[in-house]
Amino acid sequence: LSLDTVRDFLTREEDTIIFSLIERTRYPLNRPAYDPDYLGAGHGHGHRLNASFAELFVSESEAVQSKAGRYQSLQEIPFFAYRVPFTLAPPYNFTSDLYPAAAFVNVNDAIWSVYFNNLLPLLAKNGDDGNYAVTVDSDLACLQALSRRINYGRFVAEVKYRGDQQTYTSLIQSKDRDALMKLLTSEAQEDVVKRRVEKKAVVFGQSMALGGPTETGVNNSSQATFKVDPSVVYNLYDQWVIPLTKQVEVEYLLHRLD
Ligand SMILES: O=C(O)C(=O)C[C@]1(C(=O)O)C=C[C@@H](O)C=C1
Repeated sequence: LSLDTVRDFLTREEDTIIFSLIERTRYPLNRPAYDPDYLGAGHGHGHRLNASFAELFVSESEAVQSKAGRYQSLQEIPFFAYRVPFTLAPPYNFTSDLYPAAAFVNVNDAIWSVYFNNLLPLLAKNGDDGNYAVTVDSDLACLQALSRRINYGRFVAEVKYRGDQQTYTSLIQSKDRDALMKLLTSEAQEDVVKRRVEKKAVVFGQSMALGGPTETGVNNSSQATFKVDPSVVYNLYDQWVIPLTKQVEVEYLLHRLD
């Protein structure tokens, strides 16, 4: 584990996030899928009363994946906590680079709220075509990609801690959040990440025409329309993805000596 390898992981995860956002834009907003009243009171056996279709779909999907061992890997953290044991396959002996007492740190509740309240309205056009299952399935793909990226801050923090153990240890002991935040921040790196994801949204989300203006058929004109607005992706990283990743890093570090 090194700063280069964890940054490579974050870079690859950008592709997954952007492709999942592009997939979600295929469907209209489909508001009833998120409205707790749509299913009627008391629906959802074993779930919280008045859950939305999206909540039920995600928690049922995660239960299946939990059974299949998805959450045996520390890179994956479910949005709902279950008692569904891993039973579908023999266990794999995962090694972990995380400090066990800090590995639990995650901001999935914040990711859930940002995704549905802030991001989805920018992504999906108003409308209702009734395709709630595929719509919410594509929400789940977005949520999982965002969660993996943001909660990977634990691995980034571990690398940074090991790289400068003395300085981090004294800041952790004095519980100095602000100083930890400052120490782990690289504004130059954040700028690279934001400009790169915006560019990926341009490249991945444009229509391809054979015989277009360039040999690859990529449409470079300023008239080009994109499946997901590149500025939305830039702002997603600027306002939520990077700040939440840093929040994970700080929380992880605060538990690094437990
Ligand atoms: O690459 C790092 O050093 C990270 O900590 C990750 C990250 C990010 O979220 O992309 C977060 C904080 C830094 O300021 C720069 C980038």
